[in-house]
Amino acid sequence: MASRNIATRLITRTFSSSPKVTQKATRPFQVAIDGPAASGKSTTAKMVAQRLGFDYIDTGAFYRCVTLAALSKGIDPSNQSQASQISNLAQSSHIGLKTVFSTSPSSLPTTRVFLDKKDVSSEIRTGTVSKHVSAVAAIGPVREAVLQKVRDMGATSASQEGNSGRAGLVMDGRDIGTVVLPNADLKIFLVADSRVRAERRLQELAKSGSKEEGLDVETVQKDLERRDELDRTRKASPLRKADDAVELDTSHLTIEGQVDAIVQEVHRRQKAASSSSSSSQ
Ligand SMILES: Nc1ncnc2c1ncn2[C@@H]1O[C@H](COP(=O)(O)OP(=O)(O)O)[C@@H](O)[C@H]1O
Ligand SMILES: Nc1ccn([C@@H]2O[C@H](COP(=O)(O)OP(=O)(O)O)[C@@H](O)[C@H]2O)c(=O)n1
Repeated sequence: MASRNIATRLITRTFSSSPKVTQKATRPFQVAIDGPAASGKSTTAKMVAQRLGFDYIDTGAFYRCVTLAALSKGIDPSNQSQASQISNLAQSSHIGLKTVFSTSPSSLPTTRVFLDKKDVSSEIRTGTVSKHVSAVAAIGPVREAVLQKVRDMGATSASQEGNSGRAGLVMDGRDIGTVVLPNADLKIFLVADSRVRAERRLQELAKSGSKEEGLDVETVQKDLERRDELDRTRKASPLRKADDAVELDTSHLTIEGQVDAIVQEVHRRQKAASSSSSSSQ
């Protein structure tokens, strides 16, 4: 098992806004994966990262941590007058991710999530957090605070002093291709039929031993659709497919199939970039 520990650190390295070709030559390959809830983003992103030896950042975990922090303090995220308290929490919370990759390419890597050094990996996946997370993620200053943390983590992972200078980075969320990594080398927009997504999420919850009452496929489907609607219609960086993203419908694909498709596309683009840079020398 290879372990890559990424913690949020204040590193001021930013990706420059100079032309794309220059950026590609000087920074690790970036893959942005966006899409609606339970479309397969994190599973696919982790496996792509494992296959390619890239780092992985789950940005949804940040919004889930802020939501958990607010709920633990008795703050009601649906009450708009509490938005500034939640924004303060987003700024002051320390969020860390630790992804453990397997040496077997078919095994699923695991990501542990830490909020103020406490392992909250299971707590952030409960129905209560899922119910409130989109309201929290719609608060502009919360997004600014999370964006800063995510960029710091991305810069740490890409820097020499950070995570061993990995060959690349895979990030998943809702605004990766549009806001977080607008110059990503490959942008994927994963979609799947909402019934299929609900069945998969329900199965996942059952496997994880979730004891939540009254969970059936209709309830889960409604919750996913409600969250997607909130994510698509909010003012601050709504969920949308970036103009240059490739859409991939996972409804009838296997996990291996969608991972293979993305890995092949990364290889194709890396090859194209290296032949264009050698022909320009
Ligand atoms: N092609 C697929 N076939 C079957 N199950 C899948 C497929 N893609 C993803 N899943 C499963 O669907 C569930 C939701 O996927 P996940 O990666 O958590 O989605 P997201 O990160 O978009 O919310 C997980 O249990 C995952 O293993
Ligand atoms: N980059 C991101 C990632 C997540 N989010 C928010 O965080 C919520 C939880 O994200 P997630 O990726 O953990 O959710 P699932 O798709 O796993 O259900 C989403 O419904 C969005 O409201 C966001 O706004 N921007």
